[in-house]
Amino acid sequence: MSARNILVINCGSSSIKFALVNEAQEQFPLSGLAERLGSPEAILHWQQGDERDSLVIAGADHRLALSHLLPIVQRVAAGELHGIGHRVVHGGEYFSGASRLDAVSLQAIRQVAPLAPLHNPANLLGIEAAMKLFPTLTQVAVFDTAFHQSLPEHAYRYAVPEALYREHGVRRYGFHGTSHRYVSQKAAQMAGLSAEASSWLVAHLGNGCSTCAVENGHSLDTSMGLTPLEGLVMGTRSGDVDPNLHSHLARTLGWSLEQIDSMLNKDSGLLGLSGLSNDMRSLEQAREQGHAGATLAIEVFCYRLAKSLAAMSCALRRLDGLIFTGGIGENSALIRSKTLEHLGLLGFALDPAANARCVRGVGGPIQAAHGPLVLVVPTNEERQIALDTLALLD
Ligand SMILES: Nc1ncnc2c1ncn2[C@@H]1O[C@H](COP(=O)(O)OP(=O)(O)O)[C@@H](O)[C@H]1O
Ligand SMILES: CC(=O)OP(=O)(O)O
Ligand SMILES: [Mg+2]
Repeated sequence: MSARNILVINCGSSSIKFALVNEAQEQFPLSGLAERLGSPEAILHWQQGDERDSLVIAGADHRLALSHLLPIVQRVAAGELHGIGHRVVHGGEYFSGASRLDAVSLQAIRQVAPLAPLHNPANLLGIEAAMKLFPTLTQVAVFDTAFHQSLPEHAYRYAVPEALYREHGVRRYGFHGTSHRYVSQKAAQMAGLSAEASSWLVAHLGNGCSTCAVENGHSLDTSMGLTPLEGLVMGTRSGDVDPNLHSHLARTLGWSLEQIDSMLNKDSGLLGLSGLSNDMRSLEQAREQGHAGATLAIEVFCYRLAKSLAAMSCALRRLDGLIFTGGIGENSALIRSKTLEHLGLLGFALDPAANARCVRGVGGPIQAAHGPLVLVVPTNEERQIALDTLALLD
């Protein structure tokens, strides 16, 4: 049998990423991104081999973007598509692994949508559009939450009245599980250990950011909670704040729940602190030029990240190493170095030359000779989703 192609669709809150993954090729034959959806700047970019193309889709929503993007996939992979894997952010307590999409699993995804209002409705649009265009193909959902279903109860329960958990599912779920799982397996390979007998701290630092404690292939704790807002400072998300902030803002400024929600999810994080940008590249440049907001945003980001990693270490009985991944984790020597400066008590130390070398897709060890292992591991959520989809096809 020739190598199979899987289409991977990741419908985010304001973007759609897609990739055609061939099981025998490291490079994706086709990949692309529709971004700034819902705005006049909406645009679709894609890359086939070395050729790049783009299409202005001003004002397009998810549905319209999919109607442009799926025919491109059809042209490239006509008749050679074996299945479709969808990233679904929230699977609640229903899914501890990937699942074939059918009436039952779709119902469960709809049911937990209120827990991820920015993500699950978009995921469902992608699924419905793909089912319409490719009705005969097997479609699979791969959940961000699934890997974290192994958390022990003392890590996933909030200290609130237990009826809120029993009757309304109020607990910590965790996200980015596909990435935490992928990079911890890769790290074990790189270190010559088996994934089933190794322990890792993971920092996934993209637009959304989270940490995770992985022992013997299982997630034991993670920084995100009921929703992807808990935990670290992110591009536009605040991460942890005092839960009384909500009532304080409502009482003193008369803000509505929608205003507070939107402020914490879209106007906070690196963007809110710096007053400049949610993009770490821009902040690093501005910091170089002495921008006070950018400097502070980077300090807070790294300190909070270090605190979270130290907290995650409570979940582990042994530590084989620390993993940096995601756009920031894979590219920013500055963030890695500033974060580890706060973790000296755990023994962490970097080799500056190795740290500077591991950027733009180059992974490897970056620790100083005397310190515990620190690895930069490029993540590949698309490949992991394709692998999970293939596993269900088999
Ligand atoms: N060379 C770089 N230096 C610092 N940050 C970078 C670099 N390249 C990308 N990033 C940052 O990575 C983040 C995006 O991460 P990414 O993993 O691509 O996001 P997503 O969660 O959307 O997949 C942005 O903050 C971006 O600025
Ligand atoms: C769950 C989550 O935060 O996803 P992303 O990083 O893609 O925003
Ligand atoms: Mg990414």
